[in-house]
Amino acid sequence: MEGEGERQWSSLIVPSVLEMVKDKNFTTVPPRYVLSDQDKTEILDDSSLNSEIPVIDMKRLCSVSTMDSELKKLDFACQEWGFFQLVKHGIDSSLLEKLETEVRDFFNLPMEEKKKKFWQTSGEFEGFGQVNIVSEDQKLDWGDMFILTTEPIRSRKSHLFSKLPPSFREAVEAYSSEVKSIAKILFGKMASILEIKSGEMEDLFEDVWQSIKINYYPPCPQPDQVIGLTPHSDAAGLTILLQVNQVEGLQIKKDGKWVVVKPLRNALVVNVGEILEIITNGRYRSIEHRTMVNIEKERLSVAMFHSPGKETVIGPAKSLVERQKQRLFKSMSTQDYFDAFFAQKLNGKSHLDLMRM
Ligand SMILES: O=C(O)CCC(=O)C(=O)O
Ligand SMILES: [Fe+2]
Repeated sequence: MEGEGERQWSSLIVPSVLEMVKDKNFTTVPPRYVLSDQDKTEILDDSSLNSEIPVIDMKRLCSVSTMDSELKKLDFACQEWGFFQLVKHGIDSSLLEKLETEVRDFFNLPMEEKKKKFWQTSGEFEGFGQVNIVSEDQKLDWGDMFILTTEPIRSRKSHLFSKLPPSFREAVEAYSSEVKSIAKILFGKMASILEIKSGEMEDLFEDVWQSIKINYYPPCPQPDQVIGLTPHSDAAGLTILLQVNQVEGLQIKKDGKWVVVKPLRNALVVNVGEILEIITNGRYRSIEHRTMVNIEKERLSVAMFHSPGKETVIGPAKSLVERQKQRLFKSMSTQDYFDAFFAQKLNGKSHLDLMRM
């Protein structure tokens, strides 16, 4: 039976920002979205570093088996940046265009229909809404999101999946399947660089849990008062993100400074999540990131998270620990890790501390 025995991660139900800004007279951001003065002082970004965010060519990465420069670049990116842009990944630009149209149309469905078919209900994690909202006085982010588990197929919520507009569903299924293959290749390359036994990495991600999170950040009349997405690091193994409509907004923290990840046409932004940091015993790092919003443009992004199956036990790869002679993280199931992650509000990288020895 669907969802049997599965714990749910509930979040408090919040209003739709997209709905709020549809009101033509909307000019002032409600207090619940206004950042504290302390958070506002953190707003400054540094543009000098953005051209240095590594760009990896997937075609080159796949055409070599030895420690070629592209593999070295991948290793450097995962160690020093925790982020890179992936080009020549093989996903057809027509699919990316279709995804953009479908996502926009889906978010612009009449509110009544969204509420009836897809809005989170109390105690539910998937659907339209927010995550990590744990108290009524918590500040809210300037955006709406839609979350769906795509893999394993047995874990799909059929009450959501079956109601998706067919063309949206088609685009999501085609895109998620392509992205899953890319993630698999990247996990394999990382294992080979770090000399983690390939079977070990494969076993961890054999029952891969993939979910999609679509972020829609409407324009904001007072963009310097709010944040699109609170600083956090992803709990997942690997996140593959598409900056759907090429609007700037994603920033990552590098050496204490916020650096913009400039959208590159058709590139995928890949980042190491906390679970991969754990598996690689700290060699690869999950990096804090956030999103800013815009006064005139909406911004859309599609994040796809890839983690071990919920029952899989995560911990540093044995072959790495043996060589490094030091184990930095404990082991626990993916499910337990996410239970703890979603029980708190987003707060930088603090959550990973749970797993430290
Ligand atoms: O919207 C973005 O560019 C980033 C989204 C993100 O970090 C997330 O959904 O975890
Ligand atoms: Fe993220």
